[in-house]
Parts: sequence; structure tokens; C-alpha cells
Amino acid sequence: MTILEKILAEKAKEVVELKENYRPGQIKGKRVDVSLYETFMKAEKMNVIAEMKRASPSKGLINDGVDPAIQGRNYAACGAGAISVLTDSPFFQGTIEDMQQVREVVDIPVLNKDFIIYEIQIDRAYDAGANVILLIAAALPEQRLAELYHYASDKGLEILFEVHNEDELAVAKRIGAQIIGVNNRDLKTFEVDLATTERLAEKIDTSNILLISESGMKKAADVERVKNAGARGILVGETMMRSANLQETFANLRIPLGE
Ligand SMILES: O=C(O)c1ccccc1NCC(=O)[C@H](O)[C@H](O)COP(=O)(O)O
Repeated sequence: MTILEKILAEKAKEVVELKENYRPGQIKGKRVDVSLYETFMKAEKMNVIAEMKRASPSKGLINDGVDPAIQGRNYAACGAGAISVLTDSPFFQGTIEDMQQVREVVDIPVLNKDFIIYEIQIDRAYDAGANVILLIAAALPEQRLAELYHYASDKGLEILFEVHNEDELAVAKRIGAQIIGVNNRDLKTFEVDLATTERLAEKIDTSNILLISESGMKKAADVERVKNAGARGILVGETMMRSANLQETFANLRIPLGE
């Protein structure tokens, strides 16, 4: 079993419980009307989606003592264009409450980073104040991805559609994804290779699709590579969660987007 298969097996159990115990509208989070796509397409510096990630399958514990509200406020103050909150508990030690707390203290787009396989998770993300949800192409068949994409879109949510290879990118295009995340981390080996963004970006029309490069971003030279490939945004977890000086970390990664 790959790690993604293990995560999805756990997620299926969580969804059974959610369907029994959660009613749409049950959580009443703050709603802020902002668009990731609009904000990122017009920015002049590399846009950073800073991630709240206590732990991960590849790295184990990263920063389990983090206070989501404090970290979220700091991310926004230091220049994050958006904040991603991992809400999966078994593998990342996150919760939906983490995301709600972040939403309360910032007005920039908030991404609910989870392994979405069912509509009820989208309802809950919306209720807790998310602007964006994640759909992972590798997680579901195309038909189901399309259904979830349209369900989220009809609720006014944006979708970060995550791909790892050419076949998944073709699915993203058929579905009409406007925001495509290329994940540089191979979810089978955990190996991170920025060449994944470089390779797939050649097949993306970045003049109207917002390309986000995800995972493995540590220094300006990494950002330079994905910027040259056409990315207007980067999703950064571990580097942010381990940073002792967020101001400096953001300044290093937010390189100008012009020539
Ligand atoms: O991070 C993992 O180990 C992981 C394992 C299996 C599925 C997803 C995983 N991570 C989710 C992410 O996409 C990253 O948290 C995100 O891109 C940030 O990556 P990084 O900056 O390298 O922490």
C-alpha cells in the first residue's frame, strides 16, 4: 500500500463518521470574500501559500506546538498571499478547528488542505471559512473528481487541483481547472524534485491558468527555478513551520515575478 492509499483508507472511515455526525451549517466560521486566483494572477512578487503543518508522513513531527492563530497572523503579517491549513489528523496532526482559528484572524484566502473524497468534507470546509479546497488527481477517478470540482465551485469555493504527472494534468485540463498545483513530492517515494514543475509547466497555459508549485521550496534558487517555469505561486510547509525568522524566510522566497 502506498502512503496515499493508506491516507485514503483512513479518510474513508472519517467520512463515514462525518456523514453520521455532521450537518451542513453546523460549524459557523467566518466568511471572507477573497479570491486566490484573482490575488495571485495580479501580484508582482512570487505569491506564497504558507502552510500550517504540524507533522507529515515524510518528516514526522515538524512543529507540533504551533498555535494556529498566532502562526496564521504571523504568516499574513510577513507577506503570505494565502494560508494552507492541513486538517487531516491521523497523518498530519491537524484539525478543522485549526483552520477555523486561522480564518478568524486573517483576511487572505484560506485553503483547506485535506484529502477530499466526499461532498460532506467540502460542506465542512466551506462552513469553517475556507476559500479554497484541494483536490488530488491521484486520489479519485476522473468522474468523481469532476463531480467534486463542480460541487465545490457551485458553493463559491476555488479548487487547487493537484497533479504529479502528465496523465493527471490531462485530467485537470479536461475538468477545466483554473488553479493547478504541481506537487514536486512523489507520494510513493517522498522524493522531491522541482523538475516535476519544470516538466509539467511546459504543458500549461500559464497566461490564464494559475500554476502553483508545491513542496520542497527552501531557498530563493528553488523559487527562481519554478518561477522560470511559469509558476506564480509556491506552497511552502516545512520551511515555514521550522523558520525562526518568518520575515526573513518570506523575504527570501518572495522574488519579483517580472523578468
Ligand atoms: O508532506 C508529506 O509528507 C506528504 C505525504 C503524503 C501526502 C501529502 C504530503 N504532503 C502534503 C503536501 O502537499 C505538502 O504539505 C505541501 O506541498 C508542502 O510541502 P513542503 O513545503 O515540502 O513541506
